[in-house]
Amino acid sequence: MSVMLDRLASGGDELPLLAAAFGCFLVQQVLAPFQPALGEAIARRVDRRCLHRLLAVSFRRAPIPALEDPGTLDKLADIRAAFDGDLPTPGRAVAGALALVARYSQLVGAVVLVAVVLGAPAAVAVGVSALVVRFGQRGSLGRFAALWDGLAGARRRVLYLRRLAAGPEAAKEIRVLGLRGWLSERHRQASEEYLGPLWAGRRRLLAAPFLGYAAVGLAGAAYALVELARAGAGGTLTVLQLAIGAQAVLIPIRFGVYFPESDVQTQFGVQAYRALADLEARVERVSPPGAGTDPVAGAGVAARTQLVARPVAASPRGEIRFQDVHFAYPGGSPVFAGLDLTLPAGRSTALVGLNGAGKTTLVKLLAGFYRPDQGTISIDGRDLRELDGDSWHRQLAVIFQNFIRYELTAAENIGLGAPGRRGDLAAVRDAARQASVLDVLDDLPAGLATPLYSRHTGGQDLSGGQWQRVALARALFAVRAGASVLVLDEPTAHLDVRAEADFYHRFLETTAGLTSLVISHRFSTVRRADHIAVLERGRVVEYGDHDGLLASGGRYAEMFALQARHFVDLAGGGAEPYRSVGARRSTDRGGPGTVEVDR
Ligand SMILES: Nc1ncnc2c1ncn2[C@@H]1O[C@H](COP(=O)(O)OP(=O)(O)OP(=O)(O)O)[C@@H](O)[C@H]1O
Repeated sequence: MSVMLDRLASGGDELPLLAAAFGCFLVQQVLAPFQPALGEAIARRVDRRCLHRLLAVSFRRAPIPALEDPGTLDKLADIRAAFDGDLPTPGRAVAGALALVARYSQLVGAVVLVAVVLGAPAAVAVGVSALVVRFGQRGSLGRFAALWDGLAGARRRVLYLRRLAAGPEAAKEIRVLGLRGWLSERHRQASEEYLGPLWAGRRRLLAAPFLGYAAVGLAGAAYALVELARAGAGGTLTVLQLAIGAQAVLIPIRFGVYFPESDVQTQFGVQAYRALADLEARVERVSPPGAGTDPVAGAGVAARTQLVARPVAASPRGEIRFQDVHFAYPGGSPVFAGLDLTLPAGRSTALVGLNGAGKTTLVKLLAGFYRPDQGTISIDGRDLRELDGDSWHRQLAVIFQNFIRYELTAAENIGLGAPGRRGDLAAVRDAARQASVLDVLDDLPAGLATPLYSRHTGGQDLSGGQWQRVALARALFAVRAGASVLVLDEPTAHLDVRAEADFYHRFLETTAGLTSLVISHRFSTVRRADHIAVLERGRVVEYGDHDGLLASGGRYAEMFALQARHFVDLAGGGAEPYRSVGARRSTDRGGPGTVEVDR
């Protein structure tokens, strides 16, 4: 265009030049989409890799205590926000950096042209002022991003309240309890606590310094423009030089304030990447790479790294043993203080104790999610820390107290007990039958292919008790797939009297040949176990079978009598209702009803 202007002034033939300019314009237009397309391709590759690392750190190596740490949760929330599309991802940062290459190439080109037309001092003036504005603004953005990073906890609270208010999970309780006003006020407060410092920081870190940087940019540009005007007026420049100079000076003036295609992306995308690297480092600290795929972590890392993880054959053949186990959650008071407990192979053991006695914690230790602070847990004499985590987990079939209700079909909900065999529909049906839930599932609109989630088209939710039976079926499916240790944490908590009685009758059949651990507050569930352990003050204070513990008249007998008396009182003094729930085996010497009568 500059050459054309020059030719126009001297009356030359501008047609070939016009064609050349048009050709350049066309090439520019054709090439324009390639940069974002290339950026997109690179961003996807980088994000795929980062997502893989995130899943690896969450599923395989991240120990549960590390994942429950508030700092880690803040990091996780920010990385998730990036992959949910709320924030730029690391891939976007790389694509943004690619766009920066174009911007800086343009700046270098413009500075060279200014140098050619106006000389070195003008080129230095526009180049330096453009870089001062650029780095100043980027520095401000960096400081603002650090402030944003420091508000991760506040941001997570706002997000939690927003999801609570807008999501379906808590909707019923919010309405019934009339929490809408409270929730809205709480959300407003939390938003103020988060956004107040963020907005103040934005004004302080971004707006005010901008005025200073703008003055620097203006000074550099003004100097170059004055030089251009003087040279133009003095007649030392040709029209071509004047036209090129004017355009070249404008490029650095526009450079540096804010690049929408790269600034936020590189700043926050890199931050998301740092959060991922930080999360990996946190996990690495408690579970170094030498630890293999063992998800067990916590204390005792030094000891564990010296051990070689060994695959677990079908075990235990002899016993699972907790020996002098001491344990406290990080920052918490001791849950176990010298716990000794043996779970004999092939037998059922029930664990009873008051709320908070540590029953679920014992399951977490057994699963290796947490590590005892002192003492050992051994399987057939081998320290649990020696075993390969994944292979030990395949030996475990567990229903956790707060089992997961997957938004999947009924068959998948059961089949996930052993993902490798989830397609075996006959085995899935058998497990459902054994858990007494097959009839319920067969009656669903699409039978076992029905999604167990009423918010899916064609889906249907189940009742709490039906869900519990599905969870039991999941554990039993795992048993069918080879798990040899069955752990049932409150398996009858949601069951009606009939279902509980059914569970009670089937208990021996369900646990036959398995090393099983049953946790329950319902004595009708507990009493069928071969051994019963009473947990109190961080130790096992009583151990024996139902009859023996009743006869000894200790804590177990006391708790049992309390529960039995409650039922007898409800029934107006008769023991029948409870007896019908806990119908006894012919070998049973005692039962809830008889105890009351005996006493
Ligand atoms: N993730 C955790 N972090 C810190 N403390 C915890 C955690 N989970 C449980 N606790 C504490 O550990 C103690 C034992 O909890 P646990 O859940 O094992 O009890 P429980 O015997 O299973 O109780 P319940 O009968 O109510 O299910 C409790 O005092 C509880 O507050």
